[in-house]
Amino acid sequence: MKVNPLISAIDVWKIFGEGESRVEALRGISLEIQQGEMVAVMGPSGCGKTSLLNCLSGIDQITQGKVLIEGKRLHDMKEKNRDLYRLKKMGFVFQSYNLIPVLTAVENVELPLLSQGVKGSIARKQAEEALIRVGLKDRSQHYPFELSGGQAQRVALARAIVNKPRIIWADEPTGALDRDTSNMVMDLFDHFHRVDGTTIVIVTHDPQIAERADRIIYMDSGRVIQERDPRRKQNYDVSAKGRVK
Ligand SMILES: Nc1ncnc2c1ncn2[C@@H]1O[C@H](COP(=O)(O)OP(=O)(O)OP(=O)(O)O)[C@@H](O)[C@H]1O
Repeated sequence: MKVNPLISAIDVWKIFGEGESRVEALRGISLEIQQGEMVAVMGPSGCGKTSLLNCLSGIDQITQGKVLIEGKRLHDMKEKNRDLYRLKKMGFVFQSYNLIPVLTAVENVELPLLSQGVKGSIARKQAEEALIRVGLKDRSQHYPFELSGGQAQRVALARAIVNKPRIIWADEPTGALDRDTSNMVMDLFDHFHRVDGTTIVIVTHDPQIAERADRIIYMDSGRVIQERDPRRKQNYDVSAKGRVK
């Protein structure tokens, strides 16, 4: 029996601006990501990696095409329902951590739960458990400015997993970290992928980070141009229409 992909993009276009300022950031992307896969997205600066992540995750509207997550058309949902769906099913990690400076680590981590209406005491307990999972129990009362870059990114990871998401979207999560700290953060992604079965999509410039994924998607000029399984050292063909075989 064919298993439906967790994430499907069908001829997705994202166009910013009009006239002289028109930019075709995504030009007919079609791809599928299966439940439990870890996928890296690579490509030159400006090729559309962040746009792809934002369009697949529903952060941004798309100009044309279809995105299905668990078979649901994400961009057809009412904005409030889409926000709630994201809060419940997705976690996000960004290069600049995006922690709220006036909140402690544990307060940052519990925020996605409080935003979806989880009771305060339960949210706090789950946030503390998430901080234990990233090895930061002793930093729960610290503010972001009191954390190293690696610690701040681990708090962001705790925030991304606190809702037990099906998908984690990560945009250059190691972009601001040194090699050792990057590897430590990637070990955590690996752990959530293997132990929890979480689907992970990582945008990265770093070939060493991408090599840790199950599949690398290469983009150029708003299109997917190639795919590779880093363990098999094998390339996949991409048809003229951009659909990955
Ligand atoms: N809000 C926006 N308004 C107008 N153009 C945009 C906007 N966001 C992105 N773009 C343009 O869309 C194209 C793709 O940008 P995107 O950020 O997706 O690329 P990227 O591959 O993630 O780049 P980088 O690796 O430098 O972060 C670029 O030409 C960019 O200038």
